Amino acid sequence: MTEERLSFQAEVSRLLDIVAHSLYSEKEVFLRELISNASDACDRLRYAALTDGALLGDDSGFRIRLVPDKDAKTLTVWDNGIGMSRDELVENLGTIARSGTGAFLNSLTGDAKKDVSLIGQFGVGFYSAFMVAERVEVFSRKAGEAQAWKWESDGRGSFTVAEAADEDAPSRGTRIVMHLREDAGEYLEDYRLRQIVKTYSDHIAVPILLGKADDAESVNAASALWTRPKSEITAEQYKEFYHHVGHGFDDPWLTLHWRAEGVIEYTGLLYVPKERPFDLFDPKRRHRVKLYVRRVFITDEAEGLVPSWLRFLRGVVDSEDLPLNVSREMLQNNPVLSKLRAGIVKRVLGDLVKKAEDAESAADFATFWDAFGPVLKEGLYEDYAHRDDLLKLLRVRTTASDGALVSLETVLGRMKEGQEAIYYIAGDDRAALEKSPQLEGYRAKGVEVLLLTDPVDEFWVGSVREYKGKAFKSVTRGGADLAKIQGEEPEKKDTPPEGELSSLLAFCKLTLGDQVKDVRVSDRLTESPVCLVADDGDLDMHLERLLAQHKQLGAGPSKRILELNPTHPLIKRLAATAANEGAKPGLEEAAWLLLDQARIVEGEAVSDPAAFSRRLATFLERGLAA
Ligand SMILES: Nc1ncnc2c1ncn2[C@@H]1O[C@H](COP(=O)(O)OP(=O)(O)OP(=O)(O)O)[C@@H](O)[C@H]1O
Repeated sequence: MTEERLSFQAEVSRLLDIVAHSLYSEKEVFLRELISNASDACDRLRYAALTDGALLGDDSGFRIRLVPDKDAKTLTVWDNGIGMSRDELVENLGTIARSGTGAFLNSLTGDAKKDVSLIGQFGVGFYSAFMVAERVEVFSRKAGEAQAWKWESDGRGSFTVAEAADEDAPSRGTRIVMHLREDAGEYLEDYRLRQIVKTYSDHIAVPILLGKADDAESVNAASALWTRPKSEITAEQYKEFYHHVGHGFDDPWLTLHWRAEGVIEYTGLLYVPKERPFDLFDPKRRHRVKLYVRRVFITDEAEGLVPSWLRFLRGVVDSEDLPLNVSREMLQNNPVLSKLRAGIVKRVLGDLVKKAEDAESAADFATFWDAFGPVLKEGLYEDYAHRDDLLKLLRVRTTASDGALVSLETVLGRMKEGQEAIYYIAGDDRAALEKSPQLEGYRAKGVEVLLLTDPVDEFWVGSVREYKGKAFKSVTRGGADLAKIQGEEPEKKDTPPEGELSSLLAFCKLTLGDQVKDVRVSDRLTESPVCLVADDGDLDMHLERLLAQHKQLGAGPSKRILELNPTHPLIKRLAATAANEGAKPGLEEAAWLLLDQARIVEGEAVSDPAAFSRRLATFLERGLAA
């Protein structure tokens, strides 16, 4: 087959453009990326060879070699791992398959400085070679295949693939030759390469050799980091391993390294990242923890090893009990795997609870919660067994917390006498929620209300139902129960006589007909004239909107209750009119306007915009004329 020229996927071209032109201050990380890929390639072959020993041939010792050539001004990174076929070269080195890429590219601003830091978080893997090289050649021979392939590119829009001459390609694995740029000469120096390997890749379990010689010494420690005693691992090494294993470029927020002995034996080295990974909300909700069996990498897709509500964890679990030849399929419903999972969850939750209960680190815990709280909340309704611990971790913003996150315990401690429920309001945006008319009465009485703005909130409150005997209750559903609560007493305002109010209620009910479930007097409003609430047995309004957005609402939307504020001057006037003059066209229009107004405040569409606009115009005109 002759040489073929192919274009990079548009996203790759964009990335390469930024990579090549950015003033990346730490260009040296390209080597970490390539070594990381090389070590993954060795891991993958080691796993494949468990079932097909022939793949290793007579070369079973894995290694990575760095070969600088000062004359040719090239640096070569070579591994005898799994290698890539032609199609894999095209696919892996021409596209970006990872989910979250779209989100990442959209978040690029075009401002080089900001983008570099974003790229730092995202990681560009193989493509980082173009930070130091003006041309890159990749020679690869897949384990078990005879034909080797050559991929080549200058990183400007396209690449070529062709069959490689036998003598150019490794007998197995991948050889990456970087033709270094003028200003990248430092990467030809042995001391510099040693220094970079020590800094970033010491934890790599495969030996990294410098130079071509067969007896070259390995530059790194070449033992799996998690097998070393904790006392011998520096904070830097833990951090670098996190970068390798988690593909994260932030620093870990929490590092957990433990060895379990007893019913099952395993080692865990897990990290909680500081920042949200780009694919955290990918619908597949997959975790990324790598499963090893006695130092052999098995998979990073062991379903059930980590619950999806802990999918932000990164790291390694190395089991002593699973059989080495365990296939990925055999892992499903494997009892050892369930025990591993139980052990992991217990350990991680235990440490998180400790962090949560340490008053001194409240601000630190809040940054964690802001990043991963929405994911942990999924556990509240998915995993009954861990609900109590998760509730200890739960942090919320409330009408009384001034933007800070507080625990349910704090909220409980601030409840008023006679308050039987923990009140909440759910919506998309905190600022908008704080202006909700339904909150007015609670605010006036000094009753704290949770402001829930994550889409998952409605689901966990709905399934957890109560905390220490106090039910969660939405302020936009059912009665307000404010009369029973001994709070700060708001000043009493006049209300119209009972008869006038009932006339208005009856009139509104008659006029609005089946557009509302009921019209009633409100005790939750103090400022606004009207609001909508859901009836006790119906879905809360925000939840219903959420379900409708996701086309999950079986039946049509339920009807609302329109509540009128008897202390509002407008309602008083309307009540007097209804009692004294009975039905008149102006009053009918007013009833419709009240309903539309309540819908607008709720963020909902008015049912008949043309009629709304006509009524409003009539009213304004009348108002001006008066
Ligand atoms: N030395 C190698 N041997 C075999 N396959 C490789 C090698 N280097 C890269 N690959 C393949 O190319 C793919 C893309 O590599 P790349 O470094 O761009 O991304 P990644 O490793 O998936 O993620 P990250 O950007 O976080 O490193 C890898 O997933 C792997 O399949």
